[in-house]
Amino acid sequence: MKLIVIGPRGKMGKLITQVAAEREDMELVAGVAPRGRDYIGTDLGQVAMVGRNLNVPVVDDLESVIDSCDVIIDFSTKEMAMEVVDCAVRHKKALVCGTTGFSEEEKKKFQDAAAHIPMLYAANTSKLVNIMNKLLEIVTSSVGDEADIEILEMHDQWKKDAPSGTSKEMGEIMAQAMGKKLDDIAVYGRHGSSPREKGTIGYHSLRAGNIPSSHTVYFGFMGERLEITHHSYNWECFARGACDCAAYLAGKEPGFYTIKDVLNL
Ligand SMILES: NC(=O)C1=CN([C@@H]2O[C@H](COP(=O)(O)OP(=O)(O)OC[C@H]3O[C@@H](n4cnc5c(N)ncnc54)[C@H](O)[C@@H]3O)[C@@H](O)[C@H]2O)C=CC1
Ligand SMILES: O=C(O)C1=N[C@H](C(=O)O)C[C@H](O)C1
Repeated sequence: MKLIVIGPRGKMGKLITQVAAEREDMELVAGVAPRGRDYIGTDLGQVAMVGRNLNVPVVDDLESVIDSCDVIIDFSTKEMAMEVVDCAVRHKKALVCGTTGFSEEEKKKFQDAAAHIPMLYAANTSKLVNIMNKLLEIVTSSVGDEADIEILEMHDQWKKDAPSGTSKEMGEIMAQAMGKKLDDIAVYGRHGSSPREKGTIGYHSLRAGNIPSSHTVYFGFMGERLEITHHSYNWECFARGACDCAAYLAGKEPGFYTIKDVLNL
């Protein structure tokens, strides 16, 4: 499977390149970085600190290399992700996008792309986070209307979007389990002096140091509470999951796929 990685110098792009480079079922054919970077034209293995040359370049123009790949993995920015999905559709290439922070309108672009290409969007590619999502569905189905549900997510100081893509997905899963729409019940931060409104899902985002990713959902009762938490110690679990998603897409028909398909959940 021939792979292009977008943003191979980024936190995720670098790890994805390193993981792909050690997989026997994957061949890296290029990395794509922003125009003007001093490492454009140099070896992808050096740029992504793989520890050896991969004998393929980092370029600044996806269009010039896209025909050499089967699948693109994109963990970059929401602006670049929009360019990547357009290019993937033009060239009929499979795409895994793990970038977060999109508006509903932007997300629809991925659904539309799925009519033309195998398209997998995953706000979180960790196996355990996706198992946590199943637990959230079970708990919310039975006590969602009784519990005060609050989500606390923690990430590094550099993260561009808040709340995290994962916490938005968790909220959507829980709202759906209660037969509601997240937009109608989400409360972002909690300010002022009014009491908590029953039936809402509270969102809290903390940014500090180099925390990779933590998500806790609290189900508050009177006299007791349930907490379901996932912590990642680094970003490797996401990179391994991203490569599993790409491997899953190889040879698939056009359509919209999720990590639940990959993990059989
Ligand atoms: N789905 C998941 O499991 C995960 C998703 N993410 C998401 O992935 C995204 C990236 O996160 P990080 O790697 O931490 O960010 P980062 O800032 O370290 O890396 C972003 C990369 O995108 C590149 N980029 C930006 N514009 C570009 C352009 N026009 N052309 C080519 N490359 C371009 C940058 O040069 C950089 O290398 C974020 O949206 C984050 O939330 C992060 C971790 C896990
Ligand atoms: O930016 C990150 O680091 C992460 N982003 C994703 C998100 O927004 O949920 C996934 C994970 O939490 C790491």
